[in-house]
Amino acid sequence: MTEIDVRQVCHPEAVRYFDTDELRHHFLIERVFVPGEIALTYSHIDRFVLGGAMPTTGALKLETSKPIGQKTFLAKRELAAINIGGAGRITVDGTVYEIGPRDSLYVGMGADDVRFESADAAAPAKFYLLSAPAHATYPTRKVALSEARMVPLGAETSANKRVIHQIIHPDVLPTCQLVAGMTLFTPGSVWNTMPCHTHDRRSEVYLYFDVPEDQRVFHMMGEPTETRHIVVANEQAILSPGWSIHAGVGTASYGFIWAMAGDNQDFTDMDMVPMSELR
Ligand SMILES: O=C(O)C(=O)C[C@H](O)C(=O)CO
Ligand SMILES: [Zn+2]
Repeated sequence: MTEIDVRQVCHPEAVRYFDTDELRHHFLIERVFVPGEIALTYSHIDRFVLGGAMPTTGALKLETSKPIGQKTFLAKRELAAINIGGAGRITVDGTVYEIGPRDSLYVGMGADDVRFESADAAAPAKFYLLSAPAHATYPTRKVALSEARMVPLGAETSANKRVIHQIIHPDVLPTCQLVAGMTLFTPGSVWNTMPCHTHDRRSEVYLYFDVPEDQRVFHMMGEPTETRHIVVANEQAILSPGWSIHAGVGTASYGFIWAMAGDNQDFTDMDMVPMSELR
């Protein structure tokens, strides 16, 4: 069985009193990619499971675990795997999908045997895994980054010029709950998701990647009038409940993967927070 770290939900009124360690304990996932392992976190916020599969010499099989409560991991779940490492492959019930750097694979509910491999153990694939409860089986499909719906946003003058690549999105392929993508910046731009927003209908998770070793991202969270920050290193993830803003600024360039689950898949259903309301 795969070991899964379980995170419980926190009430926003309690979070107002959290110190740095408590914020990190509840909302930061420090170990996403572990060489030769599948490392997963189960968040009770929307029952999101996220983590990494980083195969080295052999294949890694996605196993069920007690929190999943089913005989197989995907019996009642869907999965997206987004590769931020070297070339690899994912085998789903005997069908092989070659998943290059920045390619993604959506795996529909009910897939039984899912295995992850790297093409070269010296340059391993890093499959970022995202899973949410599902109610229907949609076809398993590879999505290249070039097939994503692209949304340019921001400006160099506000240091937030970026392109949102909507990879797992209703306009690209059908899924039950999952919506996910990758946001990439123009050199010199370091602010994501500012002006910021909340969306109580969906929760969100962020994975920061390509952060240089000696640099950090200051991730902003909390209620709009009670903001807090968490200092995030490369390849660490953040849980963002529906009531929380989620934005960040890097001390250097970086990329990030965002993913959502909840009551709708409408990316534009956001409650924008006017700058004047932020505290
Ligand atoms: O840079 C951004 O802005 C984002 O990528 C925002 C996320 O996609 C998001 O928060 C979607 O709700
Ligand atoms: Zn959002």
